[in-house]
Amino acid sequence: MYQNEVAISQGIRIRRKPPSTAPLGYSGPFELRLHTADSSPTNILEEITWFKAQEVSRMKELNPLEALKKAVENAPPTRDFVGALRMAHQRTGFPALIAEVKKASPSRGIFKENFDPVEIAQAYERGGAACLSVLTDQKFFKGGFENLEAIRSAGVKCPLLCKEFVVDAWQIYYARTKGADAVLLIAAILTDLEITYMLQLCKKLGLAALVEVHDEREMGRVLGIEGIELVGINNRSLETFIVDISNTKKLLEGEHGRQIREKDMIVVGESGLFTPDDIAYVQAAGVKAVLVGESIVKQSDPEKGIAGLFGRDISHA
Ligand SMILES: O=P(O)(O)OC[C@@H](O)[C@@H](O)c1c[nH]c2ccccc12
Repeated sequence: MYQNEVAISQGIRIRRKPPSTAPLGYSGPFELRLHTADSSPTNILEEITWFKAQEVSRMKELNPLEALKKAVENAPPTRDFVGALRMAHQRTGFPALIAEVKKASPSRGIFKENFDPVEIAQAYERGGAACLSVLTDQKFFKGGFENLEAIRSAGVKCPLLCKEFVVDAWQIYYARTKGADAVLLIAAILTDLEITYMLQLCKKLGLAALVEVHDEREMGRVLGIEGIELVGINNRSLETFIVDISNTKKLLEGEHGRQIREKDMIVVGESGLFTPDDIAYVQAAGVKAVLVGESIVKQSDPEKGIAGLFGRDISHA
């Protein structure tokens, strides 16, 4: 079955970028060729995904996979992303914090003009973050792989999640060479087979994988895939940007919540978390970690922003 047909059968609404021309040797109806040639994305996530496919094919020319595989052989060992979350959760009794180094987003614009990723990362670490999430997408989030590299080489000890829209296994190798300890796999984009394969690749490269869901169907799919340790529930729809933290509660009730507890998986509550009540709410829903960007990155002192978010000092000291 073609990629999109498999995706549709799994309820994935995001189409992968159609070939810019009809498949080689294709001789079907002309209007079908026209449709594939100039169909445009129907929402922001599809736009990002299509752009990413083109961006990755350009990056591959400059960084061939064979060269990346060689670079991975000499890369420093990864840090234990999942272990850091478990330790922080046990240490503080709060959900472990994955603090996000994010300059901007398509839905909220620029969070911080004078944005120094290393300074922000160091403030997060002082404030008690267990891990960091670093946006590496430049076009839509004003991030970059240079931020990931700079934070790692500045000596920040927190394990780093490369926050990227992965559509190709090449990106996982690339993230590993740029200092990532974990990568994000988005169920709204990737089929079950892709997630399964990319999970195996992450394990091979010593990377953790945060598999992100937004709705019941994606949660059901992900719970059927062997080897997933970390599930992120995004309270924000990446198709509409509507944020509702009750999404975390909804997806952890009933059979899905039971399966997650049985498998001792770590659930990360993502997006739209601003106050101690929000943290308490998702903690009561069953998350053991939270992924937070806007409410702390926009603070003049992100370290204090973390204490404000939790209503107390959760620093390591
Ligand atoms: O800034 P917020 O509302 O605290 O959200 C952080 C993080 O959850 C969000 O940036 C995010 C979660 N999943 C993503 C996937 C792609 C881009 C961004 C994201």
